[in-house]
Amino acid sequence: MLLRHARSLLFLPASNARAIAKARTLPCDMVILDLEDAVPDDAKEAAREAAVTALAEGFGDRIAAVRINVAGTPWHGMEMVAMKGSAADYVVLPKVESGRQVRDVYSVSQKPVIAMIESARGVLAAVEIAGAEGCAGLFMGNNDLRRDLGIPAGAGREGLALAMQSVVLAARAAGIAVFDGVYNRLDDLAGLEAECAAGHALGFDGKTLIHPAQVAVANGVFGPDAQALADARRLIAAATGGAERFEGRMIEAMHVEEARALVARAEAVGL
Ligand SMILES: CC(C)(COP(=O)(O)OP(=O)(O)OC[C@H]1O[C@@H](n2cnc3c(N)ncnc32)[C@H](O)[C@@H]1OP(=O)(O)O)[C@@H](O)C(=O)NCCC(=O)NCCSC(=O)C[C@H](O)C(=O)O
Ligand SMILES: [Mg+2]
Repeated sequence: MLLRHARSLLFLPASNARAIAKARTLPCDMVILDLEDAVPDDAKEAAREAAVTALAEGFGDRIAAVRINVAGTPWHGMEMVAMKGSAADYVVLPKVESGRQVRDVYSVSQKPVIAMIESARGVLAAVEIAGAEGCAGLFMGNNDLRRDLGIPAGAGREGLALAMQSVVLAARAAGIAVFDGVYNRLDDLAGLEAECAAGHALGFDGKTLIHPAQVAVANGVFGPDAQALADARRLIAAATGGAERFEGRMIEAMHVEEARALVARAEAVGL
């Protein structure tokens, strides 16, 4: 599956064997084995080894990635080296604030990098980061970003809107994928659905997640729904070229391309 087609991107601590086993049973499009904030310092090395083993054992047709620790931590170097020889499809790099950080990880790990934008500096450098050699996608890191911006815990996402739109713009200008941040309230699936819909409307390709119960919600919102898919197929079949009337609205070549992209996404996710 192309990264851009992923709807549900599930984080789990690489130190949690039960979560690794569970992830292999879930309909998520991507798994991200975390070595950073979800893993305590005294478990980092064992988690790195567990991640490499889990990657070798595979995650079926799900995309598999590892979030490593940042440069300057005791684990960063070893993790980059471990990724080079691993079966990871991507390395996720947290707290990125420059294109150089992406290039450094790409040159050692030899894996395409997904950069997390989690600070004011990261947002302001998003264009440079997205355009860096080896950068395959961007994730919002909204927990850290909220704190860095001084937005109180529990506030809505209004204060993050400009940052999120800037990150989507940077990703699109570079032609790479971009994914919304995690939703912390584990038992509030209605709230998650509303946040997925808001992220979809901003242009995000999918949502990063933290719990199995969240997967179906993200798949539902970011997977094309049956009506949109049927509409796209009718549009493709009806189009003859140039501007024309289709079911009461004007369509042109770009609408046909958009409909084809939607059908390709649906096929990629097995709809
Ligand atoms: C948040 C959790 C710690 C909650 O754990 P818990 O209450 O134990 O979960 P459940 O009892 O409801 O679990 C039910 C079963 O599901 C499995 N499980 C739980 N979470 C996951 C998961 N993420 N992936 C796969 N499987 C999972 C449990 O093992 C149970 O199964 P079983 O054992 O067979 O009964 C926990 O959900 C969790 O650790 N989530 C992920 C946390 C994480 O990875 N955090 C890092 C990413 S967040 C981020 O990136 C923030 C960003 O940096 C920012 O700044 O915004
Ligand atoms: Mg973070």
